[in-house]
Amino acid sequence: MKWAKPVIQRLLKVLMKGLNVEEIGATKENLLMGTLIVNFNHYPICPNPDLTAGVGPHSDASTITILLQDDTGGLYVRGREGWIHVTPVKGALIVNIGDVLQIMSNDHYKSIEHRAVTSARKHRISVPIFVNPGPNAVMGPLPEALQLGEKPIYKQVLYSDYFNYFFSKPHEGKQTIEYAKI
Ligand SMILES: O=C(O)CCC(=O)C(=O)O
Ligand SMILES: [Fe+2]
Repeated sequence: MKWAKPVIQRLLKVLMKGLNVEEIGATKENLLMGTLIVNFNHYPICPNPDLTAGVGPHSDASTITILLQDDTGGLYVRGREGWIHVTPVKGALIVNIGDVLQIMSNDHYKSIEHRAVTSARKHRISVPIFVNPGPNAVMGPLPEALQLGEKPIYKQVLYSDYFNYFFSKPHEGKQTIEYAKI
């Protein structure tokens, strides 16, 4: 995680600048990236990928997710006109916006719906780092994101409540974010 932290800090700095947040102090840093979780996903070779779930459509319950994938392919993101395959690029990382950033930005940033399928040809490994709020963090639209008198779309929610709700049911697209709406 030593290499990842400065990369995450730089990405969040740029994303926060887009919301008129010039400085990420200790409180905001805990809110944006207080918990870093690394997962290791293995998708075994599957004789009939069409009959296999893989990872169903969802957006992540993170601020951002940084994902390393191997050269097998199988990750799709939801585009305006359907699913778009994220073709593996050697050495490249995928950066996904998660629900937390959508909530904190009051919809100025949108979390990306995605899914992953298995392959009949090769097994696949992906390693996401979920950049999540810290324990006990309460998230809601940032005051800076509401500067022009915009109405908040989301309420203040204890992140652990959101997280527990997220994992209490199977993935079903971007439904989870409704939980935080006013
Ligand atoms: O395997 C992938 O590329 C995506 C996995 C994923 O969406 C997740 O773990 O949340
Ligand atoms: Fe995901």
